[in-house]
Formats: sequence, structure tokens, C-alpha cells
Amino acid sequence: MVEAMSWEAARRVAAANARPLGAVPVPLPEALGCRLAGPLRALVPVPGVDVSAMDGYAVAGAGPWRLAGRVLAGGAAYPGELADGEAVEIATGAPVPAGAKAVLPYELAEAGAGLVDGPAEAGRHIRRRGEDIPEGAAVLGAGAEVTPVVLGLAAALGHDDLLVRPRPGVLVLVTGDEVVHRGLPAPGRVRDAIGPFLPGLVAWAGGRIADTLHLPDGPEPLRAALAAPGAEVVVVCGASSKGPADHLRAVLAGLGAEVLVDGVAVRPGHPQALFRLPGGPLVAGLPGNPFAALGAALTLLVPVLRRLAGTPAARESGALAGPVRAHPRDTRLVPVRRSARGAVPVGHDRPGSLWGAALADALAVVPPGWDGEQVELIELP
Ligand SMILES: Nc1nc2c(c(=O)[nH]1)N[C@H]1C(S)=C(S)[C@@H](COP(=O)(O)OP(=O)(O)OC[C@H]3O[C@@H](n4cnc5c(N)ncnc54)[C@H](O)[C@@H]3O)O[C@H]1N2
Ligand code: MOO
Repeated sequence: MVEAMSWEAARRVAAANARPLGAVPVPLPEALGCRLAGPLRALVPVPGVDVSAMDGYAVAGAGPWRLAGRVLAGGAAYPGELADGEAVEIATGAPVPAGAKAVLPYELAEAGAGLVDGPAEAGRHIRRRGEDIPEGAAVLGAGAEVTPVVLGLAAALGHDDLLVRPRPGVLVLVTGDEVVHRGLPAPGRVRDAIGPFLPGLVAWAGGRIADTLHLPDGPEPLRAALAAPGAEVVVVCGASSKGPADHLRAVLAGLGAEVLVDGVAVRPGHPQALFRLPGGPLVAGLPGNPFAALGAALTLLVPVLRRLAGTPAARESGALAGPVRAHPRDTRLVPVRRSARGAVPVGHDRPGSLWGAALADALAVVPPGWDGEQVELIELP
């Protein structure tokens, strides 16, 4: 019998067997949530030219000034240079005419009969070219997450596309003749509780669902789906254990897959496994029990997706505030809610039910034989 790998080792093996995907340029909206593959540079300075920071009058020399025209943002620039003693009415964001020394806001101006006067200190209310962001500046480094704000910044700097690590594609295979996908399950049937949580979990970990297939039990449908997955990662739900309908290992062996993890010393989630198909795609086998599948997804799938997408792994620890019995050989994944007193176990943590995980905001990682206070906390999506 193959000995189950420790939970820590399984997570390490998962990350170590995934290589960040090559950089690709993608249109701004699609880059949301990805990681930059190189520095984000300013293709243009901000502002692009010297512009007014206020609505008012651009003035040259000493006042009072004679009104010589008007410039609006997006309109024609003032032709030529403003001579001493001249002013133009100007809008916020409009290019300041050459020769202007300051902008006098309307609130400070006395205007009438073609003249304007007021206090205009040299340089006031003019935003100089490149003052906010100089042209060519590297404003964010490789690996930064593309957040909604980064999309705005990238657009301001002239980008239509961003060079990012693409989201790895995930093919989901939900197996089991007893599994149904709509309505009330008849006696002997069970609603699929894993397929519905995978899209959110996969997106949260930096991936995207390429396709979801519901397969009947039997080796053939699995073999057909795994022979040409068309995705960087395949997730198989169920068929991970040793029952008569659990064909995953035999099918993968027939396809020449390499076994990376075969069983993990963790509760729940013992029968989880990780394989590499010839040609590169990784296959994560999640147990059919839904909470076991969630724990396995956080152990094997999330580290794989984070690594492929170039997302650094976040580590968090905290004190357990509540009684938890460690297991002598296996790591336990315990649903907890973080609070000021520490991480409080929420109960309802049977492998077949997501109740506890739905009440929780993290899973506490309780190593075998543990009797301390601090534990690692893995965030739930
Ligand atoms: N002889 C052994 N039997 C079992 C072992 C073992 O080591 N030796 N491990 C047990 C553990 S632990 C788990 S977990 C399960 C894993 O089973 P499989 O991954 O093979 O999955 P199934 O047998 O198909 O289903 C198990 C259970 O989960 C329900 N299920 C399946 N898919 C879904 C789904 N998408 N949504 C909700 N529920 C699902 C299924 O109806 C079964 O009740 O094996 C134990 N047995
Ligand atoms: O460990 Mo199974 O994966 O608990 O129910």
C-alpha cells in the first residue's frame, strides 16, 4: 500500500510541479485579476502637457491682464505665445498657452470690460508635463496584481493591452451516476455540490474554467475527456477512492500519466491525488465528499493555479480559540471564523457536508499530534 503523503509535502509538490505560464498581451478588461509579467511603464507622461489645474484665467506678466481668448480641454490649443499683460480664459485640464506664468481661479479674479485682475503667484495652478508620472517611469513591478485601479492607471498611461501571466484554463469533470445537477435529488441521488463552488474558487486562485463536463461512471468517458483536455489543469470530482466505480487511477495509468501525489494524510480529503499527463497538463483528483473536495482543492488545486498564474502564496497564522482534537497521524482541516479572540471552530465539519465551511472564513491546519496554540490558517474563497 502506498503511504499517504503529509499535507505540507502534498502542497509543496503541487506548487513545485506547476511553472508560471508564459507572458501574453491581453486587452485591459481581460487582464483584471492577472499578474503583470513585466513592469508597467508610462507610455506617456501625466499630464501629457502643461495644463491648468483650475477653471479661471491663464495670465502672462503682471496684471491687470487683457482678455485675449479662451481655451477648453479637448478644444484647440491657444495659437502662439501669451504676451505679458495678456490673459486667456481657461478650463481645468486645458493646455496652458506658452508664456503663461500662472492660472488665476475665477474665485480670485475680478473681471470686466475685457480685463481681468487678481493675485497670480508664478507657477500657481499649473500642472507641469510629467509632474504626476514622468514618461517612461516603471510605476508597478512584475508580479503586481491587476486590480480595477491598475486598469485605470494603465489606461491613463496609454496602454490598450497588458503583458500578463494568463489565467490557467481548468477543465472540470464531475463524475458519478448518482450525481444530479438540478432540482430535488430523488432517493439514492445527490445534488452536485462541488461543480457549483469550483468556478468561484478557480477564479479566486487566478484560473478560469475552460469547460465543465458531467460524466457517467465508467472508464471510457473519463479516458475520452482526459486524452485531450485542452486546458492546463483538469479537476476530476469523485472517482478518487477505491470503489468499483473509481476508475481515475487506472485510466490515468493507461494514458501514461505520472503520479505526483497519491493520497494525502489529511482529514477530510484522504483520497486526493495529483498527476501529470504526457504533454504537461496536471490532473487533480478531488474526493466526492464535498467538504473533502474543498479541502483537497485548497491543498492541490489552489497552489497549482497560483503558481501557473504567477500569484505569490499568502501565508497566515493565528491562535485557535476553541477545543480541537488533533489526529495522531493526519493533519486536520478545521473550519473556523477569525475573531478578536482568535480562530473559533464553527463545527459542522463532516466530510460530506459544506455546512461548516460555509459558516467559516478560513480552515485551520491542525498538524498530527498538535497540542499548541498557533496554527496556519488558509483563507476560504
Ligand atoms: N475502501 C475505501 N473506501 C473509501 C475510502 C478509502 O480510503 N477506502 N475513502 C473514503 C473517503 S475519505 C472519501 S472522501 C470517499 C471518496 O470517494 P470518491 O472520490 O471515490 O467519490 P465517490 O465514491 O464517487 O463519492 C463519495 C461520496 O461523495 C458523493 N459525491 C460524489 N460526487 C459528488 C458531488 N459532485 N457532489 C456531492 N456529492 C458527491 C457520493 O455520492 C458519495 O456519497 O471515499 C471513501 N471511501
Ligand atoms: O477524507 Mo474523505 O476525503 O473524508 O471523506
